[in-house]
Amino acid sequence: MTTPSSAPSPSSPPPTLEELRARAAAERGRPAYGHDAVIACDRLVRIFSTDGVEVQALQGLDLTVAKGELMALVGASGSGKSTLLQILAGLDVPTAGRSTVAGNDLLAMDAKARLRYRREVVGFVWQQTARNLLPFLTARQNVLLPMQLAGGRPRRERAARADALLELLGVGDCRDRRPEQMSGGQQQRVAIAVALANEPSVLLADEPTGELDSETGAQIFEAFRNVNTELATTVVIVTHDPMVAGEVRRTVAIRDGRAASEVLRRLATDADGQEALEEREYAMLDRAGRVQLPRQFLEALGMEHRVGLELESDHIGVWPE
Ligand SMILES: Nc1ncnc2c1ncn2[C@@H]1O[C@H](COP(=O)(O)OP(=O)(O)OP(=O)(O)O)[C@@H](O)[C@H]1O
Repeated sequence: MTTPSSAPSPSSPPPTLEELRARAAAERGRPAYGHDAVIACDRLVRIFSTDGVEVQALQGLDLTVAKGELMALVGASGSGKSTLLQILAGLDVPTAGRSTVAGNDLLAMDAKARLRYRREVVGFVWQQTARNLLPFLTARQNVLLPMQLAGGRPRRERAARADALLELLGVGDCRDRRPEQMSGGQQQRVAIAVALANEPSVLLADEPTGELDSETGAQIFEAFRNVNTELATTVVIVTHDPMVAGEVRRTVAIRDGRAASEVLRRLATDADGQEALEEREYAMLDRAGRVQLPRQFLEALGMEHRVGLELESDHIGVWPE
């Protein structure tokens, strides 16, 4: 096996005081992690304790989402997707770590700030169509309600906004219908309009197409995309649906309570001038320099416990012991 050239040699001298000072100064001048992101999660931990048994749903998750992104979170059942979304929605509080959404510190909000956050900073769409809307109100009244609760907008402006949102979501014709008088797809569109009522910085959706057939699901996804383009709202969708995941520019896979890998897609032009969607999978590199290698890669080369590393001019080699 080759000796890793990147590892510090045991005989290298300890840094001088001057070097340590220079390092500290460089650290101080560096902007905070995720400073330019609308969502920043930094080593987020959520531990549930039930009947003396602890479950670590999030195990030091790092994630940043830029303003105006439309992205999907995917992962096996129990990987921590919903836990993360509940925290971002202000419905649950992390055990440790840091998380900010549109400048709001999710670990430091008091009850009043949390209520304002849930009403005005984030919009949320649940999987269960029935959970998103009040059954005794019409579509229009459902969209008006969050604006009435938040206060601030004059009545006429609220009404105009409700109608404009229902039109944007393609359900203007349903405005005087109650949920039971609408299809599942129409209800989810109205739910998106409700979630957008107070112009949230971030729209979160947990399996929003889970109860719909694939065609209706595709239409709902189109609605999210439309909202993202027309209103520049940042959208984060948790989904099992591979079709939905394939339609966004960025898909982050959560594994064992951490962001493990990410797929980025972009339009690229080939040598013949043809545009095609280029897709590439990346492993996540956390702030401490840790990378989670795909299980199948490790199994293929029988890697366990230790690997050798080698720094090349344009890549790092990882070698079995
Ligand atoms: N309120 C809770 N009390 C105890 N354990 C919980 C609670 N909520 C979630 N968990 C546990 O935390 C882990 C992550 O759950 P979570 O619902 O976030 O996963 P998920 O990726 O959204 O799964 P699914 O795709 O099935 O919804 C699971 O082991 C789950 O059992």
